[in-house]
Amino acid sequence: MELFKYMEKYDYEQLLFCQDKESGLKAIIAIHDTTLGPALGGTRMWMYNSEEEAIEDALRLARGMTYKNAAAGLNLGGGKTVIIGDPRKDKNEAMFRAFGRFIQGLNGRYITAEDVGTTVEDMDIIYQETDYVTGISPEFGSSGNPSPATAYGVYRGMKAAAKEAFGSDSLEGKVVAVQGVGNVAYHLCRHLHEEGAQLIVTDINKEAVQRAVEEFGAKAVDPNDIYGVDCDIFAPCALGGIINDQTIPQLKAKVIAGSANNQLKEARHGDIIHEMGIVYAPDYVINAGGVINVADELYGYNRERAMKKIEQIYDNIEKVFAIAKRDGIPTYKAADRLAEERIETMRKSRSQFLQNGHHILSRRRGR
Ligand SMILES: NC(=O)C1=CN([C@@H]2O[C@H](COP(=O)(O)OP(=O)(O)OC[C@H]3O[C@@H](n4cnc5c(N)ncnc54)[C@H](O)[C@@H]3O)[C@@H](O)[C@H]2O)C=CC1
Ligand SMILES: CC(C)CC(=O)C(=O)O
Repeated sequence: MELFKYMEKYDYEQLLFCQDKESGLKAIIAIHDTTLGPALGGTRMWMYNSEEEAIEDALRLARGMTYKNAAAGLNLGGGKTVIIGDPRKDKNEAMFRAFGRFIQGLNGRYITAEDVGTTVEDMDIIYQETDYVTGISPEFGSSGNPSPATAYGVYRGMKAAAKEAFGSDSLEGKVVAVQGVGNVAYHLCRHLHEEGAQLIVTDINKEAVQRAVEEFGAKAVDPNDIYGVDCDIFAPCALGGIINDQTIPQLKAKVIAGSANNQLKEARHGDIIHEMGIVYAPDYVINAGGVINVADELYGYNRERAMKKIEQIYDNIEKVFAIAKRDGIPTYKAADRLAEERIETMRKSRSQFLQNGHHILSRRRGR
């Protein structure tokens, strides 16, 4: 990969490589765009097959955070970290302390949180070295694990998508096929079950499936069969890239609404499902509940305020559908337009110099 060419193409600001021999830390921090504020995005720990794959993932996810934060109405830019390693075997305290010091060195340009492979406990260790971390334990007056908040946002966004597709936002009696019943989807299934939806679930983790079957009366299917089941709504909550040439012909759902990041394998897959009349709730708009929740910590965490903002994911999804209709474009493009328009407006309104200007981190400084 020609790094500078790629960074120029998508207008990335910064890419950092952090190495600590003692602890084995190998981290890549990507900062995409800080027009709206400091870059906030989680830290993913994953066993990448190559350094190139890790760099690509960090860059792609960081750009996704710029769009997610902008569309959610947050005063935050987009960034993400990937740590190369096996989260089950390679973690140690010194690693996250070292990582925390690297973040501190960025002096607020990047703020981290959980992502796949990292936990609240990891964030608590990072917090020993820097204030620029969120999703830390409620004992520190913070918001803790973001997954239940993400799930609530997906639930709200799914209702808005159901209204668009079926004329009513009630999910009672609707059949929802859920791919992956991990941290987010477990809570999503609970909301859906409470509203009277029927669940079909799959996961490569048999215990996770069993829990959904026992607690929510879900029907279990094999991982490869989830795309083709008879259902009203498909909720991808495991992996990226699952809307692709192989899976699209199998889909029977009228709505796609789930938590996974980067659901479309390529942009053209968003065009194909649009032409098929499937209502797609764009991933980074519907799954913003977690980041909205952790971002509230920057103001001094208030759960009620955060949940109110997460509820508005319903309205954000409706806004996306309205732009799609206004401009005659698929919803994934409409979401980009929503985010880009906000960033552009803010970029243009920043022409005045303000000494000691006020911004989202002003309150955090004194802690
Ligand atoms: N946790 C959060 O707050 C947020 C999560 N997301 C995204 O939502 C998705 C789920 O996140 P979490 O629930 O936190 O992760 P998780 O790791 O707890 O859950 C994912 C589940 O998917 C299962 N899975 C993996 N491969 C599978 C396959 N081929 N078929 C079926 N199941 C499979 C895993 O066994 C696991 O149970 C991820 O894509 C993540 O990036 C996005 C925004 C926030
Ligand atoms: C708090 C995190 C879940 C933020 C993030 O990295 C994401 O939304 O993907």
